[in-house]
Amino acid sequence: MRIAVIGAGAMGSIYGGRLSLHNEVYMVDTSAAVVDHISREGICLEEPDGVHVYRPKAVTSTEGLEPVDLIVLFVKSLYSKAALSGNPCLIGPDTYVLTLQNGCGHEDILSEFVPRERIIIGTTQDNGAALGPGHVRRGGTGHTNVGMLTGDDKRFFPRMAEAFGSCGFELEIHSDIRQLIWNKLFTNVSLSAVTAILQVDMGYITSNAHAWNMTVQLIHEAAAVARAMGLEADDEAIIAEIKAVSERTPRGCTSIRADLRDGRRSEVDTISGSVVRAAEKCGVAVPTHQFVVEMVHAMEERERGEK
Ligand SMILES: NC(=O)C1=CN([C@@H]2O[C@H](COP(=O)(O)OP(=O)(O)OC[C@H]3O[C@@H](n4cnc5c(N)ncnc54)[C@H](OP(=O)(O)O)[C@@H]3O)[C@@H](O)[C@H]2O)C=CC1
Ligand SMILES: CC(C)(CO)C(=O)C(=O)O
Repeated sequence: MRIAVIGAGAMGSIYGGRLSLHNEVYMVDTSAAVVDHISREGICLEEPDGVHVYRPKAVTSTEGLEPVDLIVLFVKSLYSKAALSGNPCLIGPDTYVLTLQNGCGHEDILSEFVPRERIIIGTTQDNGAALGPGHVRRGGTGHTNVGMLTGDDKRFFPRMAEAFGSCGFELEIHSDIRQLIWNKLFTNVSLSAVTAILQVDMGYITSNAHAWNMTVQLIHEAAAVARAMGLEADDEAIIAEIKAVSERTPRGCTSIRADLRDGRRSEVDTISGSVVRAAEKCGVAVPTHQFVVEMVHAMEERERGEK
């Protein structure tokens, strides 16, 4: 498959690097330093089974390239629109766009660029942290869960499952995308939010009683919203799953924590903000999530020296 991964950061490097084993992959990033490094030295992934170097192509500009079969969008959601509008050559009449970005509502932006039947929404259980240009620590591995907004009439998923499977990514295909997205959202609006505010590794969440109490409170509120939306949400099962995520990857650095640490704007509006917006529609109280959104924005602005 011809694949373009837009965003050669932590997750883009994991997927783009490994997918280049058996596919033609272009890494696309606005940072010339990152692209030059990948072109010269490849992508170095510190994976659970050792350190590996992968050699996809890397470009800052896609002008003159032929359309690809699949675009994997791995920029932060704040930059999705810029990333797609900056690379029109990649999109042809048969191009699919996949988002595995955290949070909800990405299809609103994607549908400005491709029809709904070529949008693939999903979540990943993988996680990573960028250690330097083209150098990433792959914290944990897991399934890549995907679904379409419409039916897969053109049978793209079997091709994609082969392209991903041959490179070690187990693809799970889901029919209920809303449930799929919320299943991952529970982790990001609780564990990720608390690691961001406290600036701690994922393991701290279960090792400190106060951090854990905050995480559990966030889970209860988000689960109540999900049920009000007609989704399945069993508080105790979600709590057990998030406890396991924290314990499985104690040194893991969440992406929202890394954003705040490095003085970048975070994805809090598409993560915790989407719980707040859904809660308003359903009439459920989510004071702790409202607090998280305000707190994270206050931290972003403090780090960026903004008033
Ligand atoms: N990290 C993780 O463990 C996980 C992250 N995710 C999701 O994956 C997505 C990516 O996260 P992550 O890999 O951590 O992010 P990173 O910040 O590590 O990587 C994003 C990359 O995109 C680049 N970029 C920004 N704007 C553009 C643009 N217009 N065109 C091309 N490249 C651009 C950034 O460059 P620059 O830095 O110069 O802005 C950066 O290199 C997020 O939506 C996140 O929620 C999902 C699961 C786990
Ligand atoms: C919680 C985690 C690490 C799980 O993959 C994640 O999605 C993130 O921090 O962005």
